Amino acid sequence: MPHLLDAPKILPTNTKLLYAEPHILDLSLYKEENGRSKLLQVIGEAAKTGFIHIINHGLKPEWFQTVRDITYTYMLETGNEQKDRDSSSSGTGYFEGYKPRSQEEKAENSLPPIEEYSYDYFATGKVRRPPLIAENEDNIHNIFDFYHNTLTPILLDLINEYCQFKPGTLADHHSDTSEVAHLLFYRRRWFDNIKKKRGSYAGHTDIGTLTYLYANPSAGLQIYGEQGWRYVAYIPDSVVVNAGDALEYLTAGKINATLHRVLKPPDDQERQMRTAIVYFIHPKDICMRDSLAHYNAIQQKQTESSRKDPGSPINGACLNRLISAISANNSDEYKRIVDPQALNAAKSGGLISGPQNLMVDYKTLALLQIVPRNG
Ligand SMILES: O=C(O)CCC(=O)C(=O)O
Ligand SMILES: [Fe+2]
Repeated sequence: MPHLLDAPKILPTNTKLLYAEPHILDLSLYKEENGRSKLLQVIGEAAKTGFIHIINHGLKPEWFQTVRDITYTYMLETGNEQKDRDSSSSGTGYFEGYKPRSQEEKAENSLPPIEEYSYDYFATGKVRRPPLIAENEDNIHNIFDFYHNTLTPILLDLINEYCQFKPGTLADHHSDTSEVAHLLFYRRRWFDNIKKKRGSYAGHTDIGTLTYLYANPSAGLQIYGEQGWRYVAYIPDSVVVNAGDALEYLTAGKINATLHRVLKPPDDQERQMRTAIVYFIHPKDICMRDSLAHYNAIQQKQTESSRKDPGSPINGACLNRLISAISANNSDEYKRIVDPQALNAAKSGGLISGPQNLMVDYKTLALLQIVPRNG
């Protein structure tokens, strides 16, 4: 076994932060009599923001520590040229490899502030992985096999029932999935380069069905809800689940995609390097394509109507995109234009008035101020 560095443990912050109310799904209830109705209730309470914390899942904290160690060791001990050779290349049919450096980074031999290794669940045995990762496949699969075999089927089953779909509907859409983990490494003081490409995770929704994140003591992840942006509570050893666009699409908005972003950690954690193990589930290809086409069409329509008529009505899906557009530059500008009541109305299917005097270009995710002409 190659030598693994110990990724330093990060102590929870002492800084007072505003947290989103967690919706806690206790997985030990799944097999219990009467447990199911409690779980369905939690799914319902979490439907507006699409995010839940899972506890009593049975995954061992050491397994995550090992994957953090693998990420940490790979990122710190692999030379830049080797990373280029390990880069994900198209044509293999798998989403596997180190996320390539930009031409500019190659020219100046620098690294992006946030580095990423993509681990494609289905590529195991099909592609050549860097030795450190290949030799730790069993360790990595302790977690990912559970996600694939147990967690996803349970969550799809519960959401299916919550939506009152014919039994097995969501499972059918996932008979053939694509599942990719991102092993993320936020280099020390990554936030100094927030304007750089891959210098931040500004507000966004993930494109797939469900995303799994392991509880991160490094405070920074925020979700958008009725009260605006709020930190995700740190519940040690929980798995944090985000809903993605494809789930919002498949459930016709009964479950909203989670708008989320990562901010600079508070002062008592800012010297730490942050790792994150993020696991994405996508539905089968045809369904993924439909979902992407659906949201592209929404964006296009909204771009046009916003051009013609700034302030024209928008619905919940557009609102999500609007908020991500505005937060993409990490400003809190949205506060001026989206009030909680409007957010609620839009999320429950109603139309609300778009921002007055502001035009949104959804294609470039830009927010343009219409300056009134004199005279
Ligand atoms: O680093 C994190 O905690 C979240 C990253 C994220 O949102 C993503 O990879 O899509
Ligand atoms: Fe994300």
